[in-house]
Amino acid sequence: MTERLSDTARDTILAPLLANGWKMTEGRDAITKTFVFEDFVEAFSWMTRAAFWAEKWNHHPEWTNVYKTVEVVLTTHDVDGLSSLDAKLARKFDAL
Ligand SMILES: C[C@H](O)[C@H](O)[C@H]1CNC2=NC(N)=NC(=O)C2=N1
Repeated sequence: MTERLSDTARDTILAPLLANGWKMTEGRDAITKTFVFEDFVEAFSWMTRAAFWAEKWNHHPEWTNVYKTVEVVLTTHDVDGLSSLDAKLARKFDAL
């Protein structure tokens, strides 16, 4: 069963993400990052790769795409907050 990240877990698990462009989302227990690509096709190609990982891990982003920019919000709806799944998907998104 997925659980919300504990305070101590947050320090260790979120720190590297926050150092790599992720930010805490205003008003939500979530993390947000804006990815900017060369053009729309690059952005959408990345979203397609990201979508396959989200589906494989059954953990899905909240995201918006405008032209070459993709804004991603990660949170775990089942626990109404951040879980290790969000950190895992964020690390994967950063590596794509
Ligand atoms: C039924 C399905 O397994 C659940 O709704 C999964 C799907 N993807 C999910 N994605 C996210 N971000 N949070 C969830 O709690 C979640 N739950």
